Amino acid sequence: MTAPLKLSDPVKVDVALGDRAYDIVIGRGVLSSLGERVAALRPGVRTAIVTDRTVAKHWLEPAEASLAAAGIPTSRIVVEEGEISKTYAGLEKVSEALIAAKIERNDLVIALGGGVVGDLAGFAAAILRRGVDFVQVPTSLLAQVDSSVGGKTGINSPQGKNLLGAFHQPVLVIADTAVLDTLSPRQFRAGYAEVAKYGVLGDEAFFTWLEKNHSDIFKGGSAREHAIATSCRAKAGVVSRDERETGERALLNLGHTFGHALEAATGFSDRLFHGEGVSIGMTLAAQFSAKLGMIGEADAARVGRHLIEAGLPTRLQDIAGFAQEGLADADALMALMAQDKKVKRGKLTFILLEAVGRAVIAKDVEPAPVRDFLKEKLAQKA
Ligand SMILES: NC(=O)c1ccc[n+]([C@@H]2O[C@H](COP(=O)([O-])OP(=O)(O)OC[C@H]3O[C@@H](n4cnc5c(N)ncnc54)[C@H](O)[C@@H]3O)[C@@H](O)[C@H]2O)c1
Ligand SMILES: O=C(O)C(=O)C[C@@H](O)[C@H](O)[C@H](O)COP(=O)(O)O
Ligand SMILES: [Zn+2]
Repeated sequence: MTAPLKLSDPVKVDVALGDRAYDIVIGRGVLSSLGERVAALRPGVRTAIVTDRTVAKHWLEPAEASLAAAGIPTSRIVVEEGEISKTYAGLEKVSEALIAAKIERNDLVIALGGGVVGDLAGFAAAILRRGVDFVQVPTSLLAQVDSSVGGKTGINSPQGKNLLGAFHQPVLVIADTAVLDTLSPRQFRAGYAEVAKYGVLGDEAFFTWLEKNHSDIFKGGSAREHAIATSCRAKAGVVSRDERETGERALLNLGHTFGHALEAATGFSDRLFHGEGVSIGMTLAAQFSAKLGMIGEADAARVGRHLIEAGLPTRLQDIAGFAQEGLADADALMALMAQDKKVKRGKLTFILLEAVGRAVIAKDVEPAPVRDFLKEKLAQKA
């Protein structure tokens, strides 16, 4: 872990992928440099910005102004906010609009928004005319620390999260930390779960720093930039070593086997945002690791304690509407987890913990102890 940045230093993190390498540019105000950076990267290019209604209200005009100042023609495609757009219908809308805008093979798609817009626009770019380049301009904390980096793009199926997609790396990521000032507190907290994930899975020193400094990240300032840059460096390192998740990259899925099943069980609705699912999933993964004797109870509890301190849900009972609408039973959750992309020959793979800061990939996990564990958790009092 490196020392916190000064407030005004934009920082560049390199995603070292050979001829598909790209920069992540992080800093307050860097959105205004979008046009000049795109012009330098792709002289003469035309662009289409894909965004959602809420982000458009706050940040579309500044993005368009920056492109216009650099002489770059652009058009806009605005989708509904939330997972409702990360669907077949959302993909059709964006793809048809890109075709109507005559975005050519050498043009650029710009994803301006959170993880939903990034995953959706990135996937549309991956399949449009068999592949058009795209730029990520992440506007949520989650997107700045995670979804804009690494090239996983896609949409959900009603049967599971991100079940259709492609690996398609962006050519540039512009993460303006000032745009997070308009993000709702609940969405900011949800994104924080993915920040904490990097500490839990591979960097105990970062986790300790988060325990002491997390409230400053929520306030803004240099701690926020430091947390985003540290997270991006961690992800860039993993992605550059294992772009297509044949090994190590699966560690980034910590908390997601449970989390994605919970998102599907709540219909990809506002009852549970992705980051909230990851927070509960990460806590469950720590507790399940303790149950298997892989990590001490105290270390497992440390993970959940920090997420609670950050205001995140950590229990199934914390999911909105749990008491009124309930949740799927253990068998239904097991069926949803069977759609996880880490499943091999029908066997579950989990990311489990040996210590805070040391996650491991556990293959061939027997279903019975997982089902029993879920039954136990579902039966807990609210
Ligand atoms: N591709 C990957 O590697 C990866 C990684 C993590 C998550 N994801 C995916 O990302 C999605 C979650 O991303 P998310 O949490 O950003 O959700 P999101 O894109 O739905 O954004 C969250 C909400 O915040 C609003 N918003 C975004 N930026 C804003 C801003 N600056 N000001 C005001 N409002 C703003 C959006 O309109 C939306 O309502 C999930 O679908 C998840 O599966 C993908
Ligand atoms: O980049 C990755 O790899 C991740 O696993 C990051 C996750 O935070 C992210 O939610 C990702 O979309 C999940 O991937 P999936 O392959 O399980 O859909
Ligand atoms: Zn995630």
